[in-house]
Amino acid sequence: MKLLEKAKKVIVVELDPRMVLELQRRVQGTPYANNLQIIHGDFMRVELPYFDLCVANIPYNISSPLTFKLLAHRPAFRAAVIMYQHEFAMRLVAKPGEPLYSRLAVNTQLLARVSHLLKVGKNNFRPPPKVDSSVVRIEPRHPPPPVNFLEWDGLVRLCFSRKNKTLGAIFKQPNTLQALESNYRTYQALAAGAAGAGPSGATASIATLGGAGDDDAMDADGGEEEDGVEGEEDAMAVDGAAGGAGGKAAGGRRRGGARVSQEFKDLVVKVLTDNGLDTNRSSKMSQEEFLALLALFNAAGIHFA
Ligand SMILES: C[S@+](CC[C@H](N)C(=O)[O-])C[C@H]1O[C@@H](n2cnc3c(N)ncnc32)[C@H](O)[C@@H]1O
Repeated sequence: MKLLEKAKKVIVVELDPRMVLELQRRVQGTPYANNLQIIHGDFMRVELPYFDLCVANIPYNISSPLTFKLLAHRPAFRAAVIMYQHEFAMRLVAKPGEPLYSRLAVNTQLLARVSHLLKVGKNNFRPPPKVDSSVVRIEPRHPPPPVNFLEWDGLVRLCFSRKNKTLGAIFKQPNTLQALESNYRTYQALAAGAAGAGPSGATASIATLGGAGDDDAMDADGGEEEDGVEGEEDAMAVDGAAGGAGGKAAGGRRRGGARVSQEFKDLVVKVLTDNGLDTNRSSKMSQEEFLALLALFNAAGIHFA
């Protein structure tokens, strides 16, 4: 009601028909009835209308895809104030070098400024849930960074598959080199066929970044985080295939014993060492450093999607 008093128009997305009815009952006959639009459906499936502010106490089991759906929405909203499970919130706002810094943090902070506003202990609710909550403010960056999100996500997934290893070590792994060389050859072949063309699907949606990955799985009801570090086989798409579906091949299972050329190994090492990046660790790299790393690799013809 407070929101309805202040805002010209409030749009609600709600899945539960009982909640929809209750909401309708509460505004019926009030001056606010005309200010409220209720979209009855699954947030992840509905088409969102224009909005400039978002305020939400969300179902925690869709925290990551919901956040990236919001961040992919155009035109971009001004700000969102969202309550998350406390642990998830702390991972969203973690900075390079902090223990909770992860793919989730770097992807979110690529697209938005995020700040932790307040912790809401479980005892503020009746009955108390199992988990504490936190309210986070999200402000999308204007303009959004000029980056191919498929490429970006391929690189970041790979780097965070072993976030405490050096880049030198990550990029020495045979499976990684095989997948990268395959992409490299595909790009070369395509470039030979049509100057400047990359594989199709090179422009990815931001929503790609919300896909389940090595570090953004959370228990719906707030149990322990799954700390599963996924194998590097899910790290990138190969052969120019768009999206994560192609990623399995990077593990080499389908590829068997394909060899990596010395020339390609040398090229990868050169990109890292010439730029003093081989000793960097993902756990301490900012999103600016990941952007620079991606630009250096791409300039050398090395692609992650
Ligand atoms: C205000 S409650 C908060 C729940 C709490 N944060 C948790 O995760 O247990 C979340 C509301 O979102 C609704 N909801 C759940 N899943 C939804 C979805 N996919 N799309 C839209 N609304 C949904 C629920 O019916 C409920 O009214």
